[in-house]
Amino acid sequence: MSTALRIVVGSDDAGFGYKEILKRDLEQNGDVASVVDVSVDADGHTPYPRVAIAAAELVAAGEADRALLVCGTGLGVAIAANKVPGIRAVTAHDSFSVERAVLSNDAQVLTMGQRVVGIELARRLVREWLGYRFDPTSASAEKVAIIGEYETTGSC
Ligand SMILES: O=C(CO)[C@H](O)COP(=O)(O)O
Repeated sequence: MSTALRIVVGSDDAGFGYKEILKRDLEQNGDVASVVDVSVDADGHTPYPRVAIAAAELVAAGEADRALLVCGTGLGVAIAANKVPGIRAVTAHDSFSVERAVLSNDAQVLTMGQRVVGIELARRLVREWLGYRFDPTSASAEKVAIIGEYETTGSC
């Protein structure tokens, strides 16, 4: 059995409904150790980059293992989270991409769009996502390391 994950969730107002449902699922999932919510409330209009960066900073600081972010498309929160050093955030709305996001890319942040994917598929994808762990001894690890090298040195 793999270690339970500390998850941070976040959304803007466009992703609020899905975030609430997915958060509830996470809180009931045995693969999850804790859930922290950095979202605005349903009527709050905090711009999505602020929520995404707050979540990504918790992951980068080692206070959470992964983040799940929801906005209208999943795209803006991914772009914003990727500005935080050390973060690899991806938008994924299909099973294979969710698997490879972890196993190939060691992405710590998964993002989804409430205006793009159905809620039952989103719930299933999050369940699947929780079951994957990156293997640091895999061939993919060397490729992921190149991203970090570029980020820290400016070349690779
Ligand atoms: O989807 C979003 C950003 O990618 C966000 O929820 C809505 O952004 P907007 O189209 O700029 O309002």
